[in-house]
Amino acid sequence: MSGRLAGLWGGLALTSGVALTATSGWLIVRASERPVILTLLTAIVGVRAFGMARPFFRHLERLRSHDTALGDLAEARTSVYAGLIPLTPARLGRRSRSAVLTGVVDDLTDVVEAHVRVRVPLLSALVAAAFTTLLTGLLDPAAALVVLVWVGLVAVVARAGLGLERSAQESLGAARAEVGRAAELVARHTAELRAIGAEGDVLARLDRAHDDLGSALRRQSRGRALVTGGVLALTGLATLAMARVALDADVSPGVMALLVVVPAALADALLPLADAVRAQARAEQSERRVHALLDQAPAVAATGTGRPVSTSPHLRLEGMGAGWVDGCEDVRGVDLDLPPGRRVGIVGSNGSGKSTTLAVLARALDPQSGRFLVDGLDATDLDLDAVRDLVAVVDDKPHVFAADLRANLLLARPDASDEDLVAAITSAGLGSWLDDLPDGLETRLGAGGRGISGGERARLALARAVLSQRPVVLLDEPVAHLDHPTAVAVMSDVGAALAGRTVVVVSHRDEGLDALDEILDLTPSR
Ligand SMILES: Nc1ncnc2c1ncn2[C@@H]1O[C@H](COP(=O)(O)OP(=O)(O)OP(=O)(O)O)[C@@H](O)[C@H]1O
Repeated sequence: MSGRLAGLWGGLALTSGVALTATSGWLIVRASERPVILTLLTAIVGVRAFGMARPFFRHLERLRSHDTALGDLAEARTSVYAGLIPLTPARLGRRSRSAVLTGVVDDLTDVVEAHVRVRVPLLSALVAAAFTTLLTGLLDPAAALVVLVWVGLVAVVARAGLGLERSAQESLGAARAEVGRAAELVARHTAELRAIGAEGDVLARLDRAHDDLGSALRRQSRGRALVTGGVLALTGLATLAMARVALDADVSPGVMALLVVVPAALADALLPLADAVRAQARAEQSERRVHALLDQAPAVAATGTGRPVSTSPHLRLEGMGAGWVDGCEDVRGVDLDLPPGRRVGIVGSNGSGKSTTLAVLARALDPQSGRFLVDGLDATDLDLDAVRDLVAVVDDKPHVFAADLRANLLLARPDASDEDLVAAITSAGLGSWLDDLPDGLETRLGAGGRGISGGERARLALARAVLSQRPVVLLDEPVAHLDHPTAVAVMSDVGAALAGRTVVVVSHRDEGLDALDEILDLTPSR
């Protein structure tokens, strides 16, 4: 139903426009013959009525289009977000989640806008063309034939324009991405590129990317030019053909004028097809991208039963091997015993699989070999959400939302009281920071709010983990971006704040590791 009613209102608006032009043409020619004024009255009323009907129906079309677009957008976003949850994070690649979400939101907007930008003008044009064929057919069947042939040829031209726009869209996305990559490389790493003498190569790559983008844009413009130019040229030919038909027909000069202006009037309904063609091509491309993302199989099985999971679980990895791509293990043979309250550090060279191991413990990834056991049961036999609810994850770049401090903490436990929040902040080592905040828990953080240092950010994430009350806390490089004294202080706060919980810390740094019960080194043996 979406867009159909809007299309009908749009069609009636365009039909009123065609009728307005046609009756005006008739009226002008007839008036030039100076007839008795009464004979013109009906046409005068018609002109006024059609003149008023056109904006009225256009207004209804706009109201309906906006309702449809907003409703469809809300529905599409809800269902796509629901589809993304089982794919997060393992199937989103290495792009940041905000980049993935921004891309998905843009693509969905294109897809949903097509409901209004394609269907409404198309339906409106069809309604107006049907009316025009009927009107001219009543006056002269040959005139109706002219309209039919003309509209048919416009459809052929629009189809050809769509082909050009489609092929341009395919290369446009790739060309824009390449320009972005090359430009970022030049902008961010100028000094390094100069140092290794690769500046010229990268600038040449940027030039090539610009050339590719230029040629894709030119192809896209050809599509639009073909449709717009084609509609105008065909309208000119239709006007000539209509003039021929009108001269041959046995009709009054007023009707002749009416027939001749009909193509120009209906062209108003056909010209928006150029925009519709572009919107359609873009929506198809966006839809393909959304499907490519959503059609992936989740990286974790959600087949487990609702068997209860204890609140102080004993986790265990036995010969665990896992990877981000099916059939390809990034880490293998990991044995790790985590009885309640145990604290383990995971170290190892870059790419040795430390974060991959954390992903398995967080049930963001299932082992491809070996087992992940929770209280002696295979984790895949347990309810997915129940196992995930045991674990709090703190990554190396905790996000600070543009909201007040309270909201930034409540996302870890929405029903926490202010006393709980203050206790969590204090145990994470931010007590005196909180005392100095001008508006306490109401202080705005993030973009547009109070700045926050790397150490404060790491502690804020720790406060969230404390607040979550989850029995297992996984910290991925919690002090990666901090100086030595701050790293030592944060790690000692981690120890105090998470007392009694199972803690796994991935780190490249030595600070705080000596206080842990065990260190697991994943560096592959040569
Ligand atoms: N989200 C992801 N999607 C796809 N591949 C990933 C993802 N995360 C890690 N990998 C790949 O898995 C392999 C192991 O990476 P992982 O991040 O687990 O190692 P690491 O020991 O934590 O490395 P580092 O010390 O550099 O953080 C690498 O080849 C990496 O490219």
